Amino acid sequence: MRHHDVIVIGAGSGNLVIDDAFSDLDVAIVEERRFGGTCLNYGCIPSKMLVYAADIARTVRDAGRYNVDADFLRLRWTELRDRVFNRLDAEEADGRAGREKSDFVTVYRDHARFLGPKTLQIGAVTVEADQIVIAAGGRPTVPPPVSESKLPYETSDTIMRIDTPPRRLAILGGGYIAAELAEVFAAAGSEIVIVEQAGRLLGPQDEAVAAAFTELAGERFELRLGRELKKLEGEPGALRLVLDDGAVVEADSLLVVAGRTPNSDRLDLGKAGIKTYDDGRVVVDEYQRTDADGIYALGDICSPYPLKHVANREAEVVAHNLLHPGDLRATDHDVVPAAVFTSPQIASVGATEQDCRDAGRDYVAASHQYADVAYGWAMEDTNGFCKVLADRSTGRLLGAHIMGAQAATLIQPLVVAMTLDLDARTLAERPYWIHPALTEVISNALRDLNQQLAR
Ligand SMILES: Cc1cc2nc3c(=O)[nH]c(=O)nc-3n(C[C@H](O)[C@H](O)[C@H](O)COP(=O)(O)OP(=O)(O)OC[C@H]3O[C@@H](n4cnc5c(N)ncnc54)[C@H](O)[C@@H]3O)c2cc1C
Ligand SMILES: NC(=O)c1ccc[n+]([C@@H]2O[C@H](COP(=O)([O-])OP(=O)(O)OC[C@H]3O[C@@H](n4cnc5c(N)ncnc54)[C@H](O)[C@@H]3O)[C@@H](O)[C@H]2O)c1
Repeated sequence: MRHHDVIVIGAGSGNLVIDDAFSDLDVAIVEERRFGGTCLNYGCIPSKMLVYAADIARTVRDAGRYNVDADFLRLRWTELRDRVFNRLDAEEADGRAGREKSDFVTVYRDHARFLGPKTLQIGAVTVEADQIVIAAGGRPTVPPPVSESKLPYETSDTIMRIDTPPRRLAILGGGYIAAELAEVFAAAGSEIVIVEQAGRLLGPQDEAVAAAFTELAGERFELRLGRELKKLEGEPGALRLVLDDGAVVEADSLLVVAGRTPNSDRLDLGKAGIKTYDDGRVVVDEYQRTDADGIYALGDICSPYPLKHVANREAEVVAHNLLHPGDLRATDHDVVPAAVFTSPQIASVGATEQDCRDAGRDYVAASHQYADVAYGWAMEDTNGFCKVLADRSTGRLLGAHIMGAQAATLIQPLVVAMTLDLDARTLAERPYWIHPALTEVISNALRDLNQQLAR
């Protein structure tokens, strides 16, 4: 039986574990689909490249607002898609070739599953390793009314590569992926209808953000909120979504974005004594160790935060721990930001106002509008805002939430402050904030917050 020192299952963030520090070891990486995993091939990167083009289309459409004459003709979908995926497919091929050429890494291009604590079946071969990293990610969740219908549907794995945007696209689920891809396909000319079981889109966001975003989305998309899909019927190209109130939504295509399922159920983890939570995530401790000796996990298969920057951080921690078993490093999940690349963008870090209220915290909250800072005037912004939350007695920042242009970038000073434990007053008063940059919306929100803290 072939023996390796380390085997990594999954070449998404798992691929980042291996670098030259492992060159004295015999390392293997197993990937059944594409190198780069979800982010490069079906996730963050293609969706952002497509959203960027959708934003340009929107800017042209809205140009009149800035006294600029411009006619929006159309978004050339096929060319856009090919530009995006020609680049990403080349990145994937380069990444894989780089590993295949390596003299200390063996690449297996097949499905891995456990046969025992340190033994894997990879396609037709059986291998063993001293240390194993499970970085097998997740896949789109497909609710039973869709899977049982036997009718065709799209997921985030497939829709970004389609040949023609549908005339009318039904989207099941109103979370991150729905919000971003609705933007893309609306710009490509599709009519969008979103079916979401909760009462608003992006439900886990701060309540003010979710409410404002839902209202804006409702002006552009048809929303069926608080509704579940009971049955999917019709025929390919003419689907009928029967909802729990009896209403029928007709669409030529259905995009299922109702969350993701960890791939733990496809690994025979029980044979290695590795436990999972009820939601399928692998149980790990703060060092990313599973219950089984020498077996680590990272990324979407185990993380409470299914985000690429978190998976990458966990990969760094695992790489260190594989090489330094006597000096383990813990993963810090204390201050994890996230952004939704919609129009307007959304970004958040820390507690929401509903979290603070539900936890019975003594907190203060302040919001500042883009429309009330000079750069917001330049942008003629009418709906952007930044909301900050702090502990009333210490002034410690508890959370920050931004909806508006460049939110994903604007949030970063707040992330840094929270990570380094700077209080709201220090952050507002010590650094200079460039005038009249959009960051003034942050400094002003902090000043509003400090006025409340002073009361
Ligand atoms: C549409 C979309 C947009 C997203 N946008 C963002 C974003 O903007 N920002 C952000 O932070 N996050 C985003 N995410 C989330 C992000 O993509 C994931 O958090 C991240 O890619 C997880 O990395 P991972 O390595 O854990 O898993 P993955 O990247 O999924 O890698 C797992 C790999 O393991 C392989 N594999 C699985 N099982 C086996 C097996 N048994 N044998 C062999 N190989 C196996 C898979 O083929 C896969 O390549 C997005 C996700 C989606 C779907
Ligand atoms: N910009 C980013 O960082 C980014 C972008 C896309 C995805 N992601 C990651 O990928 C993960 C998965 O994204 P997602 O959009 O699939 O999940 P999500 O958890 O964000 O949203 C899923 C939505 O589907 C709804 N839903 C579930 N089952 C349903 C049903 N049967 N009928 C109607 N609605 C239903 C849920 O209420 C929820 O609102 C996210 O949690 C996020 O971590 C991140």
